[in-house]
Amino acid sequence: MKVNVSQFNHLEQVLFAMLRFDRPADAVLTAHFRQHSKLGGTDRHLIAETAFACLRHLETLRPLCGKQVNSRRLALATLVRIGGTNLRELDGVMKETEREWLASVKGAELPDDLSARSGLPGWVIGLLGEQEEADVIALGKGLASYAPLDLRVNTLKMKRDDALIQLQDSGIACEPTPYSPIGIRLKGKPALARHPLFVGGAIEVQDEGSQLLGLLTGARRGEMVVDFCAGAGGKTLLLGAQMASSGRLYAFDISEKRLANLKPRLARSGLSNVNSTLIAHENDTKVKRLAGKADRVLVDAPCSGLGTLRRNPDLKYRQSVESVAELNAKQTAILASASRLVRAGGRLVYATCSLLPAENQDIVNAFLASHPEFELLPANALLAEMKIALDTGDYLSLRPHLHNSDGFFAAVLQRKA
Ligand SMILES: C[S@@+](CC[C@H](N)C(=O)[O-])C[C@H]1O[C@@H](n2cnc3c(N)ncnc32)[C@H](O)[C@@H]1O
Repeated sequence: MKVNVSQFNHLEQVLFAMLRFDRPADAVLTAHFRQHSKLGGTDRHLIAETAFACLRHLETLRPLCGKQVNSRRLALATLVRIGGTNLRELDGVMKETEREWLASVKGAELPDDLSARSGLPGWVIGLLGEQEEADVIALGKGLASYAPLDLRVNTLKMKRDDALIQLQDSGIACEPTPYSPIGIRLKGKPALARHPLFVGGAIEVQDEGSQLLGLLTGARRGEMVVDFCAGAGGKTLLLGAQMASSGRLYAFDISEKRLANLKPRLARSGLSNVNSTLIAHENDTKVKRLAGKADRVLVDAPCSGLGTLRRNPDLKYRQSVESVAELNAKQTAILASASRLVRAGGRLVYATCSLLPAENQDIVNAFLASHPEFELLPANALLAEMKIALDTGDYLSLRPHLHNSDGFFAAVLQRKA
């Protein structure tokens, strides 16, 4: 597609700001579009798609820029190498002095370097632990791909088959998700905000992997369930529907803003069993009051989010070895505190959207070593009980290139009776 000078200038400015990595990339984009409100839909699409493609493939693109790695060169290299733009379409944008370099970019060999080949920076590869190079490359490619748009059907309001028919009748191409029995995968990215099923609370946007984490909690009618890190309530809503809006469901979080975002979603969902509670920290007295009372506790822990690189490619540069170590301390403390709520025989699910053993298995292993009153329930057996044909072993471990979901981890623990 032909790129004009104005589009390119905006793209360069956006990339320049994104590559500072001091704010989330989508916040940079939103602020830029707000400032330049006259930009049309085609311009916005080109700028957003190219800037995000650059962040996805930055490890591959950087070595192609030679000694001048800057937002201009990266924008040009992204357009040509990733976007398939040819040099004629860049007339007026490209300088004569750039022609020879840019002509070489399309077919240039990548350096024999795992970062360039996988698209993952060295610190991430280091923390992934012992892995075959081919596996790191396959994982990196999966994380640089585009995420489909998944929906969860609110079973309180509708059956999945009926939602599928209604969506298809309204011209939205979709199919059931392969693993989650309550998920729908859309073929494109249609706007849903005004769709009657969305407005009426029969569907919510939720990645299939995220649905599986919630389902592992096994919440049932009439139980007392705690969503310890509820945020804006993606999983709270699923748990509430699994409980058929009965019993009691506590949604805890330390972020008032996130809990506020749960409110309109709750109103749409029709749930009446949710008690959304702001806590100061994981040892808040509001938490302690429920000690030993919960049938199920979900800890969807704050994490690096590296499993969501398909949607947030900048996270691999906004997180670091140091930030992961800080998160590890939080994850350990939250899991220990949340575990106190679980009654004898009750279930505790620890989950993250991280791919790093340090945030996943290591946290769970350390917890089990210091909490002999808990035991691990194999996730594969629990999924089989739910007739979900997915076996990743004792832990649920999802990867974009294998399961076409974001990267997720979950461990199911049970307090011994
Ligand atoms: C991965 S997000 C949760 C996403 C949410 N469960 C969902 O499905 O939409 C992690 C959440 O943990 C919260 N959090 C961080 N520290 C916490 C703490 N000490 N106690 C409870 N929640 C905490 C964050 O505010 C954030 O909303």
